[in-house]
Amino acid sequence: MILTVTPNPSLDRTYEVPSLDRGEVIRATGERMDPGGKGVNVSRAVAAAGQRTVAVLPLGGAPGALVADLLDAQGIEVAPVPVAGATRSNIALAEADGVLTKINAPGPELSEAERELLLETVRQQSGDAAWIACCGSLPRGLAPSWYAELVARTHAAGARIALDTSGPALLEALRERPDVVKPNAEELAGAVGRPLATVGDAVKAAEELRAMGARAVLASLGADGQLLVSDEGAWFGSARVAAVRSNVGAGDSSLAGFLVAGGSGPEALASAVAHGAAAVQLPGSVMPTPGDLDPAAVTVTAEVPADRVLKEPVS
Ligand SMILES: Nc1ncnc2c1ncn2[C@@H]1O[C@H](COP(=O)(O)OP(=O)(O)OP(=O)(O)O)[C@@H](O)[C@H]1O
Ligand SMILES: O=P(O)(O)OC[C@@]1(O)O[C@H](CO)[C@@H](O)[C@@H]1O
Repeated sequence: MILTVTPNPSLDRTYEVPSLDRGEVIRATGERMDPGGKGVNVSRAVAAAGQRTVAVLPLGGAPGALVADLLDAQGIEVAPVPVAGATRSNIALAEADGVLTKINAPGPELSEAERELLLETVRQQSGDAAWIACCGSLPRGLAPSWYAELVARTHAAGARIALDTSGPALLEALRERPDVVKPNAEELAGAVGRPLATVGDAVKAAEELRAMGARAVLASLGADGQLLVSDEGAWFGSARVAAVRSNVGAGDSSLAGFLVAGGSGPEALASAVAHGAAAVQLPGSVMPTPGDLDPAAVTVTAEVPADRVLKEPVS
């Protein structure tokens, strides 16, 4: 079973608009609603892959009830933590030319009791979890050390941890030795405090995160592909993609693909790449099912192309 923890889930609302004209009334040509937050998406992708998952998340107010209904409709098992504040709504504005602008709300402030209940719920649910995926930003009320505490507690109970977060929350958690961390290029650059221009720069940054405590780093590099750096070595993976429809949740789909394939080594990286490539070809944050995957389009190599200039460098 793969348990996910999303401290700051969201109701994801996507509006399709012809173009973003500031100061104008923009008439949307389409809209959709998805249950969101990074761990929630990982659970949706794990379930789509046919494996058991439970999603732990605080839920509050009318948006929280809607997130619960949407997850129920998708058959996702949820261990909800009721909170007084309303779950946030995050907005994505998808323009006709493919550019996507996202507005992520801060979310409710969790009280001390809610914070403890969240940790306790994770403890209760983690009994038969092979992996615990802890994902996304922290809501107000949770200190940057919250993931570090969660990793320490769950490691003590014997589960493996996958962590996808950024900034101080990521840096603080590294000291507790998460089994895998999944930064995107921007988060990786932010963690080491310097720009990334080439795949080699990303490898060096991933090695630095390992030196800070991460056992393995699965770095997603957007259109450039993905990198896995662990004790066993370094691999680079990429896939051919016909047309990108939406990259929202592509990283979450990748992490799910990595975990459902065992969570280590080149085969898990290939699964991560296949899941990321399939996710970007689906609308909104729709998660791929096995029928959407195209393993033949994926290449994984131990000969990491260190000199390759990133299509999406981080300055
Ligand atoms: N434009 C693209 N073309 C081809 N593949 C892509 C593209 N964007 C993303 N992918 C695939 O999806 C994976 C994850 O994307 P990305 O690095 O953007 O994740 P992310 O920023 O964590 O996403 P999110 O936070 O929305 O889940 C990439 O490593 C790649 O395999
Ligand atoms: O604000 P956070 O927690 O960093 O990210 C939240 C979010 O952007 O991540 C998911 C895509 O990865 C979306 O479902 C959700 O809206």
